[in-house]
Amino acid sequence: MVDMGRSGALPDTSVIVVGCGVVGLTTAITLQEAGFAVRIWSAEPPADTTSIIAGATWFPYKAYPLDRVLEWARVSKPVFVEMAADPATGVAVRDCLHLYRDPVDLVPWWASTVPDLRRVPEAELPDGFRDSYFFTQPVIDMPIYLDYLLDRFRAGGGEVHLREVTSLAEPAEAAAIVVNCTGLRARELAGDTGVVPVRGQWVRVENPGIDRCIADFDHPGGVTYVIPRLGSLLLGGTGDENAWDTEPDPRVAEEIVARCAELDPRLAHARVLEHRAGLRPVRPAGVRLEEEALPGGGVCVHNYGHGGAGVTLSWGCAAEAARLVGAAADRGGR
Ligand SMILES: Cc1cc2nc3c(=O)[nH]c(=O)nc-3n(C[C@H](O)[C@H](O)[C@H](O)COP(=O)(O)OP(=O)(O)OC[C@H]3O[C@@H](n4cnc5c(N)ncnc54)[C@H](O)[C@@H]3O)c2cc1C
Repeated sequence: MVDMGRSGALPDTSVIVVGCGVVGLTTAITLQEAGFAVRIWSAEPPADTTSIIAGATWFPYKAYPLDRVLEWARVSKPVFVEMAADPATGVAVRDCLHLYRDPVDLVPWWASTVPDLRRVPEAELPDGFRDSYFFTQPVIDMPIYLDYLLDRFRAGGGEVHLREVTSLAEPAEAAAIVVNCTGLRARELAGDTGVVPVRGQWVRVENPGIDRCIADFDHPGGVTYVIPRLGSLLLGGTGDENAWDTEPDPRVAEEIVARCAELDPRLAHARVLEHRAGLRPVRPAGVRLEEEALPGGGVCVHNYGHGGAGVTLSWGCAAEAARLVGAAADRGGR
């Protein structure tokens, strides 16, 4: 369990978390394990969220502001490393090689969260690459992981209600505190057009025997990555700003496979299992993690806008959201 830093008696305050993606489920579990009475209201089950499309490697990507992102990522990482001891969680710790076509910073901005970071000498890199970062990272197989989170929440007595929320005032009628984990759809629910889509597409293929993550950050066609899931391999990707289409594009899929085959020629003919595209909820002004007094008198803690790092930041942000909920509960909720 993540330390929320609260003191005093456990509260029995009722909380409704809106959203059942990785952020909502992780926040609900953190609150539940701190003693709150938590329900989830969500328009969709976990299997239909953006979260199930995440790669998902532990890595801070397209999330802001960088200093807080580092802290949230730092809190989350050991939670995932510990989960990797149990394959039922869908988490594994894997080697990861980031490749660059030009020299990069000796110490990247995220280096403090990756103590085993090292460089591979240029002579040992594939042709065309001049620099690299090599480290280990948790890799999360999202369909398995979201099931694990849902089971953990339900085993703790939590209930998930599938229902669309049209105003934060609705859950505020039914619970003392509301937590808004609606990702990109916070645009409508919180009236926040500052959270924008960055579309990502991948192709899932049979794994010809690759057990590490490889990413070419400088490919002219876009960031190109290979991520092992537990029984297959994801090939990506794209990062289309302000693109809303969640239908995979067959032409883009072909390009992705061709780019990944430059990293490992076996991928050119790997059997395709699935195509997916999803929208990263990017908020350039920063993840919204703050309390807001609702017009009708309720309290809402917002936790959305995690960009390309919602999994990576999930436990750190949940702990911070829980501290905000705890502070509101200590004041009497509303
Ligand atoms: C291709 C791709 C690759 C990615 N790779 C990675 C990666 O490697 N590592 C990483 O950390 N992240 C990655 N991400 C980013 C990650 O997927 C997101 O940051 C994360 O899923 C956001 O989670 P969330 O719970 O906030 O949102 P979502 O998963 O979108 O969940 C939102 C929830 O809110 C509910 N909801 C919304 N509106 C309402 C409403 N009005 N009423 C009721 N319920 C509502 C929805 O039904 C849903 O349950 C990737 C994303 C994509 C698309």
